[in-house]
Amino acid sequence: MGRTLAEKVWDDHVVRRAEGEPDLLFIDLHLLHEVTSPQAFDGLRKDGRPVRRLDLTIATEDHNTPTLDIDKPIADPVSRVQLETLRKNCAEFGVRLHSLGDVEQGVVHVVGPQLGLTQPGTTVVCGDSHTSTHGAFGALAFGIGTSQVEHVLATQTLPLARPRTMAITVEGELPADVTAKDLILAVIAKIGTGGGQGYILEYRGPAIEKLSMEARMTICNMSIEAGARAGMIAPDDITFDYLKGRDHAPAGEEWDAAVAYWRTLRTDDDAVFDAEVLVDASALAPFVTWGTNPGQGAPLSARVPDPASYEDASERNAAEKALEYMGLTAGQPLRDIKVDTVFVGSCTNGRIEDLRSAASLLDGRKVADGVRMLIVPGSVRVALQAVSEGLDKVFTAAGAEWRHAGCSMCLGMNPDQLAPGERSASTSNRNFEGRQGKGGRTHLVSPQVAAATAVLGHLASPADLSDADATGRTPAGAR
Ligand SMILES: CC(C)[C@H](C(=O)O)[C@@H](O)C(=O)O
Ligand code: SF4
Repeated sequence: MGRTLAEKVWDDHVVRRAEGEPDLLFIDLHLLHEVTSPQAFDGLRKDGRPVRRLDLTIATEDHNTPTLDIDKPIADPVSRVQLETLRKNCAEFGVRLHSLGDVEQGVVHVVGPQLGLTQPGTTVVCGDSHTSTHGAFGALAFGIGTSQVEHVLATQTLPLARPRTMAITVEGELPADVTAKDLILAVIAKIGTGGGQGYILEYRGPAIEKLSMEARMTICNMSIEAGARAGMIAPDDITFDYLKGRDHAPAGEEWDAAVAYWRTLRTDDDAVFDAEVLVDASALAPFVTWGTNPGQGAPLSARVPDPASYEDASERNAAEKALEYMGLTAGQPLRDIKVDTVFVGSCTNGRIEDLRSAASLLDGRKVADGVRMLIVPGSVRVALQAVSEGLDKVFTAAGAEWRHAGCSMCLGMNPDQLAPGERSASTSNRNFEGRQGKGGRTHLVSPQVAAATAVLGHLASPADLSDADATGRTPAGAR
């Protein structure tokens, strides 16, 4: 019987298999950051073990790093200790680290791919749930816990139970203004935040094949928000073009051999998935979340749902609780929701294409009065590229703040936070209670919706912006 992409990569990494036990997998790339590595290094130190494969281990600073005044000492004591600990551990064990101020620093899931470290058919792990991002290259990429981080540091292997496989086949073509972010938000709304539990998702079909690598990363990144173990997309010429010439990509004859292998990494025609979901791309529209989990979303043209309309009692309760926390009323048009803050960034949407699309909408326009807009590149390389294209000028001319690379407002572990009761449109991946700061309210959106929302002051799509231009209406309070 044929095998799926996930099964092929899995089989190629089994070091030991025994009846009734998890498979022991070889790990090709181990990414580290400051939050989930300290106890793992402590464990090594206690047992007197070295890092087994320094050549396959790389660390970056992202969660606790500030995005302003990066040359000044870090004010928050918790963040400072966290970063100092990573620096000390990497120096002691000899791990390559890209610290704040380094040209390769950035969000771990942006850094790996841009260095060409993330490659098709590899196993990638990191003590971070959004490691699923790397699956966009046809890698088997898992988020792991701190004790597993220690296991990988010590052995370069990991015992794992083989997940089931789910195909998410996306037929048709995405309409204009509908992005990978809208697609994945719609998929999560459809299958639910537990819908992918126990599965590796494989996104496939004509709409996926057309997507750029950056869009594919946006999709795989959010697999975890559907509860999945990982998300994958079969590598193709778009993948190979993205990788060619990158720092750690194979070169010369090795490149040719690698591509020949990578081309075999496709689900066989006769392979059977444990579950299958079909999505029609052409029926999708810009999508936003109204609730406090990434599955509580709807097309922007819809209204805030009435909790009473849910048959399932737990969904009804969750919706009631979400509306209360979010300060929303059932039946209110989503477009009428006004925001205080707009955040463009994160490992979901902080890459150059995301910045370009936000900039193209902000060019010649102004961020609405009373709205704060933060543009945070996912990495220093993304920032440099944006500057070389003049995007930073477009952002600041529009009244947005151009910040230094990092996780920033994606989560409240650094100074970029929402105040209690503040509401954001955010290109990140989680809208949990307090995610962007205690009492903060988050609406997950695409970079395009983020830009249109910043200009109009309420949740809006690029089409709303053109309508506003055509009718000469300036948004209430716009400068
Ligand atoms: C801090 C880290 C462990 C966490 C994760 O695992 O994803 C963070 O990156 C997040 O996005 O919530
Ligand atoms: S950008 Fe957000 S989701 Fe990504 S690693 Fe940082 S905190 Fe996690």
